[in-house]
Amino acid sequence: MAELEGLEFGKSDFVLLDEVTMEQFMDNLKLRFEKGRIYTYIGEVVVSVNPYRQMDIYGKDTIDAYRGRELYENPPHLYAVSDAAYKAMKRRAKDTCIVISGESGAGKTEASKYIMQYIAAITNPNQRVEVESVKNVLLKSNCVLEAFGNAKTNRNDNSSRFGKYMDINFNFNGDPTGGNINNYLLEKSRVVQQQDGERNFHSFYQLLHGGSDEMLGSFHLQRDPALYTYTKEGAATATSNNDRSSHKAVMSALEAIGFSQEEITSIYQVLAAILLLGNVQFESDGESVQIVGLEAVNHISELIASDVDSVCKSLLFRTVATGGGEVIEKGHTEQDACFGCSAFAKALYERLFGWIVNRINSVIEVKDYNPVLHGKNTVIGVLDIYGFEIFDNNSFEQFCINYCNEKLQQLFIELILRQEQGEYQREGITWQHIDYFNNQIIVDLVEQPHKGIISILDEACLTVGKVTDTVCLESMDTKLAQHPHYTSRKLSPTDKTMDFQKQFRIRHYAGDVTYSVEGFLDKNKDLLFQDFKRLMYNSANPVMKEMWPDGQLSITEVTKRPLTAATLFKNSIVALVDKLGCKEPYYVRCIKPNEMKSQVLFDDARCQHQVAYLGLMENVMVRRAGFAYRQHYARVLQRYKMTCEYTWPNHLMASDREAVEAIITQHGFQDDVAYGHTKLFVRSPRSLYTLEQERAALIPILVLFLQKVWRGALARRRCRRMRAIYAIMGCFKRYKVKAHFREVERRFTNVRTMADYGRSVEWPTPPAALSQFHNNTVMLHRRWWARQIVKNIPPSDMLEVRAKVAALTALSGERKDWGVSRAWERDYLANVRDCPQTSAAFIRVSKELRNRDEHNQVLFSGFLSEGE
Ligand SMILES: Nc1ncnc2c1ncn2[C@@H]1O[C@H](COP(=O)(O)OP(=O)(O)OP(=O)(O)O)[C@@H](O)[C@H]1O
Repeated sequence: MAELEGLEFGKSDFVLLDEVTMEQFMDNLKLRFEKGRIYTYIGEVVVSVNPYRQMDIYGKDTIDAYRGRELYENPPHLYAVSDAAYKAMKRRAKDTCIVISGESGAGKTEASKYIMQYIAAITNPNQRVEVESVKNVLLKSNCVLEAFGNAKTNRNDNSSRFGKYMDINFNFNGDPTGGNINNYLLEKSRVVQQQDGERNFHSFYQLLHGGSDEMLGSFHLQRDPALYTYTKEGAATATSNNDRSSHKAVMSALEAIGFSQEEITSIYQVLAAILLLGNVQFESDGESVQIVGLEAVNHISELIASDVDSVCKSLLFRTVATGGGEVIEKGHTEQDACFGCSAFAKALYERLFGWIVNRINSVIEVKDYNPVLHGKNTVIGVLDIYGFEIFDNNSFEQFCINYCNEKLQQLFIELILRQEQGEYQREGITWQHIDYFNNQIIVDLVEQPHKGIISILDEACLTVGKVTDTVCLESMDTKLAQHPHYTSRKLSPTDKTMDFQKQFRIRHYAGDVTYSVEGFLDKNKDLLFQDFKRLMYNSANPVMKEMWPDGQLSITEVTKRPLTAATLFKNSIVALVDKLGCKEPYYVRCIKPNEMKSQVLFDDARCQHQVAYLGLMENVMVRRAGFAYRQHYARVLQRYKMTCEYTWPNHLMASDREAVEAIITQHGFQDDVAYGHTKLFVRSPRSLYTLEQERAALIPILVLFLQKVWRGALARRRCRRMRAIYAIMGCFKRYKVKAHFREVERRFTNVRTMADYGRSVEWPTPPAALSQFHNNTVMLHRRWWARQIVKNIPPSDMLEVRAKVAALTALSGERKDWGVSRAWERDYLANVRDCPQTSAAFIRVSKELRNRDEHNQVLFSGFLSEGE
């Protein structure tokens, strides 16, 4: 928390910039980064710059400071948006989502972890076991998913190689009841091939470095990653210490989540099988293909609980159905065998990852939720997904990732505008439409049926015969020649930055990306011979069998072509966008300050590029073009009351809105604001800034003043309190109620006005004092005290007291509050009626009360008729 305290630097909200220019934006971002203020708002959007160092801003004291607070009350922080999302979900029963975006290494995963931690910390203060277990699994799942889905890349040592969307379900109390994780496009090509300097997924190195000798022995593995084709690239950069400790953490997380020992062993057996598959080699004698040495295959068959023959057969042959329905086995060429083997390794890993996610989901899914009993089930979604990727060599994966970002960017603009528009409508404010770049045209370029790039790719994949990547590119060139966001060397012959017949370029929202078409078709087809699926389905290991349900189909039953990778991805992203679209969104936009992972370097050009493609300038403009600031009247008043030269006693203020109008008029901002039904809307940030400046200037004076006033008030309160307690005690003494000073103090610490209580127990005489007595109902709200007093009051006083109680009961009309039953009430009246000392004045009051309502009529009529 220490790092958040003290002065703010620059503008904590970009909306407050004097002018929205890239220069001012960057200056502010840089200044704040340099001063350790890594978070800045654009309205309710958090812009976060990766500090590349541990900061003291995530501790328990910070969580406490942000819990239940409004955005503007504290310096910008992830916790503030998390709290806003949580509050909206809890108070308004609205599903919300927090979308975290930014490029690789910008800090998305760290942000998502802090958000999860915050939500876990602020929920369930009563520590219910089932809620704790859901939170525990959600937090532990991070560690497991990181091990299996993250890898060291050249940009980030712990890069998530999949998109993650996590839904956390809450009951009406705001306690987490379960959750669900969706994973998107795991970069499975990494299993078999990594770029120079990069590693395979962490899980492989963790197993090799951290697995016990016994475990590795039973899996027929050596400890050195350099011995395996799939891990040798990263072997040199492996950090064995980290891997060892991470392996331990993952094992215990798996156990804590609820994976059985058999399941954990199976997971690592699959990993071992993949490593060994990488070492399988093929040779051809011109006629047929053989496996070189059978040792690895023997071990693989043992690990996947299958027989050696079946494994060899799947690696060397594929079953095909002829036109006549006959099934034959066709031998692979050496190239096909290598292709099949790596496709199998990739698929094994992908299925394993998917199975782990499903297994976690099965533990945290919301069980036995009855909406009638438990109220509405609400959700907070957290999306941590890859940002735009623009590399030197962009392939199919980058194409999918960038398409995903186009979709999310569209949603961002649409939702932010929609939200604004919705608010203006609700508040009765006239809204002026703002033009913004609508990237639907790029989304269509990719996903439009029959015309889009995905359709063209799919068509090429379906075509019988040898359609190459180049043929596919030609087809795109023909069909998309007129599209303003598509080009290639053939379409722009003068552009020497693209290779002829190899590359095409899309003018994305975030910038131009040149894709190399090589490998597009294979990656899109994502072909895996059915033989591998059957092999795994027939495994004697039930866990592995469960990962391959589609293996039960025989070759003749597989009639439908599986959907292509791009289409599957498109469908999942469309579903994701639909899911996000119906939630109230909160955004975290992450920025990577430099490529060196330095905590001090702010690379202006890199940052500016990110600011541009994340659409942050547009975001500020949209926010400012309408009204830069909006807030409920009560809150505006609370914050800026001190800047107004008039002071009103509270009871003279007709409404918060009128008071706010007075403040605005005094400052001369009346032309710069609009008054909604419940909120004040300020158009220019300058007005807001002026108010803020004035407030900031007044605060030191106010602090001194308040200190003085506060000390005086405290002393007076203490004095009143003491007097009240002594008054109560005096009264008790009179009525022989035994009470100790501390006991009285303890019992009445929550009584708002002790002095009132003190006065009330002086029992002023009716009827003049009745109204005052009525106001001082504190004591009698407590049945116990009422009874105690009544029990101990001497008979002579008793009747008077009872009469008052009865009259007051009727007067208040809130019998329940008095904590006495109707029978008790009647009893009082009977006592009063029979009492010769009942005063005439009291009878007069009772008569008045009788005429008030039906209840009083019944209550008083009998008693009065006899008393009169
Ligand atoms: N708030 C933070 N405080 C301290 N260090 C951070 C913070 N955010 C990020 N980092 C550092 O930056 C590294 C990269 O962050 P992170 O893995 O979250 O990036 P990412 O955007 O998720 O990247 P990718 O898309 O590759 O997964 C982290 O391993 C951590 O060292």
